[in-house]
Amino acid sequence: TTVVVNGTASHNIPETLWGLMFEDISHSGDGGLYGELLQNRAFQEVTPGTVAALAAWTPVGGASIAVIADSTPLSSALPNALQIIVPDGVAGVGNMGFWGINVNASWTYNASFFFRFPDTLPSSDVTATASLVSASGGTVFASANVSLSPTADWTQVFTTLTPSASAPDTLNNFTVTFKDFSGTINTALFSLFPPTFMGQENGMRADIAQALLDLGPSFFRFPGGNNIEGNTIATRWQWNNTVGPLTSRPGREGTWSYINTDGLGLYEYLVWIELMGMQPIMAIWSGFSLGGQTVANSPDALAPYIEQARQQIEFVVGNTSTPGGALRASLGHPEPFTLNFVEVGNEDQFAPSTYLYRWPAFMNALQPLFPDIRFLATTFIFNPVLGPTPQSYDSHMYDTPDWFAKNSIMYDGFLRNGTTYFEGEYAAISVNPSDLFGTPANGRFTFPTMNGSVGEAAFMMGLERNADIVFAASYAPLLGHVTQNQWTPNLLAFDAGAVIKSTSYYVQQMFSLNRGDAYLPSTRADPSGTLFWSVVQQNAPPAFIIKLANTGADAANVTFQLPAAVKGAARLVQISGNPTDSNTPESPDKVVPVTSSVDAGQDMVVAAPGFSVSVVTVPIA
Ligand SMILES: [NH3+][C@H]1C[C@H](O)[C@@H](O)[C@@H]1CO
Repeated sequence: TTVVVNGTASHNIPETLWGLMFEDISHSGDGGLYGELLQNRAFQEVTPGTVAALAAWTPVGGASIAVIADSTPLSSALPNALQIIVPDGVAGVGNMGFWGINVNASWTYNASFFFRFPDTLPSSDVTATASLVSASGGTVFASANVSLSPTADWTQVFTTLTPSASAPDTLNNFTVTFKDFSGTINTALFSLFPPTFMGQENGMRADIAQALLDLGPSFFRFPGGNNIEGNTIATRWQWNNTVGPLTSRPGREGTWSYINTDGLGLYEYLVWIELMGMQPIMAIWSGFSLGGQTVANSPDALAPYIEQARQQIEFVVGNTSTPGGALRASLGHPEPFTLNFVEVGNEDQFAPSTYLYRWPAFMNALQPLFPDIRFLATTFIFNPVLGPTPQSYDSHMYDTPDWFAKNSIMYDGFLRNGTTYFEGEYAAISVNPSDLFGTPANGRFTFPTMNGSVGEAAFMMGLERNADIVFAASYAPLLGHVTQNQWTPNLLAFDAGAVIKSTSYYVQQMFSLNRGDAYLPSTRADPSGTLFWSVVQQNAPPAFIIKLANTGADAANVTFQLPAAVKGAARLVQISGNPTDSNTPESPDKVVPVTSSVDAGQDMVVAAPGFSVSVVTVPIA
């Protein structure tokens, strides 16, 4: 195969083209990216007196524990407490973390909890011991004492823990025990944090954040996805419940079957997005919840939700003379955050008839107030026909590897009428086109596979070719706990101790780190074929960047006739494997990219193994 590469660029590559989509699904927030290591740390949204309320907590040394609605609640947002009846001897309570706790001797952990003595006050200070112990109890990796004054008023205590050794596995617990006290003590809002990414307060787990930073992402779509919608209107994501002190955050029933602490809140997201060099694509709730509850088509019904969305945007970009801007400044960020894109809802193609009035209600109220923000519609393109006409749409595609290869041409025929597109969610998820969202036994991927990743690469080349109208694209879902998940495959899998980079993660990285500045048209690939390519020009240092995907089993050589003289050596990054290969917890590095140097030639021959993606950077003379 010979590809003739045009020397005149058809369009620039938008700086936002490759980025991240995030929502709290499969514990990607609580138990994943968010740094808190304790599960059910504040007994949010649980029913006192039930076993479920005690999730992740166990008594130690014969104590008896129960979640109660304290007669003197810690706060209106956190009304529940963990009551511990402590017998003689060493006893207290333990937390298993999010199915494990990573005990690392090089880390200093920050631990804290609230306490009060509800009945008889002790006659003197009580010593509590915070520890990191093996789940078997046999090994104490770290412990520190804190002194509890005899008070009936809620008081927070803090300590640090520095393990004497790293644990051999993550089967470890955090415990708080008493050795010279017996009686009743109420506790609330526990917390155990490892060092966070770039030291952000109430921030992110460093290894996951680093893996995301290593993708070189340009944007971060959040907070959903389904998880912004809520199962009901009452349990929708509400920005104002996610900012300020943790004692003001009630948490909510997320749409992915677990309670969200909202410790990862709007301010934490925005600060972290800035630390990561990304920009937000922020969603506002648009009046529809997944259980079907929809805000009625009347100005009075819609007004409170439009106002809440307005306040959410004002919190992000308002100057400090506005309430939102003043609140943001009080939290430590007086400067407005960057906000160029706001998405109105999520997947409202499932509620098109009401989006017909919800979209204009939000747009007509908000666009005039925030003229520099581009609002994205979340329905199918021009279906329904919305007014005012959306400037941008967010399209989601989940399908087979073959579908993605064949549909690399998806945007080729779109009108160039000023409308731009965000491919906000896409992934090859199954080999079974008649049961895409089925079980692994029926073709669903548990982890991304090589043939899925190559299909995605072919599709992504179509996005580069159409990047004059496609301004952003992100694989979804981004993160998933290895065992506690509601969706697979995910770009990254993780558990309490490990992050597993998938074959699709590497493909995302190969594109994002080699995005180039301008697209060079070239001979068209056969969409029903097995070879797919793109060529971009990089300005600094000057180079042609060739991307080549081989979705077939047979190796192939492709000659690229480049439009200018080249020099020296070319850098080849190549990932290839068997079509069903995945990186898994058992074999996390089964398929990884290999970087090598090849001779540069103006007729550049790229040798593509079966099921491979290659990126060749050829320096321009
Ligand atoms: N159903 C998918 C589409 C929705 O937007 C996401 O929450 C889900 C997983 O990425």
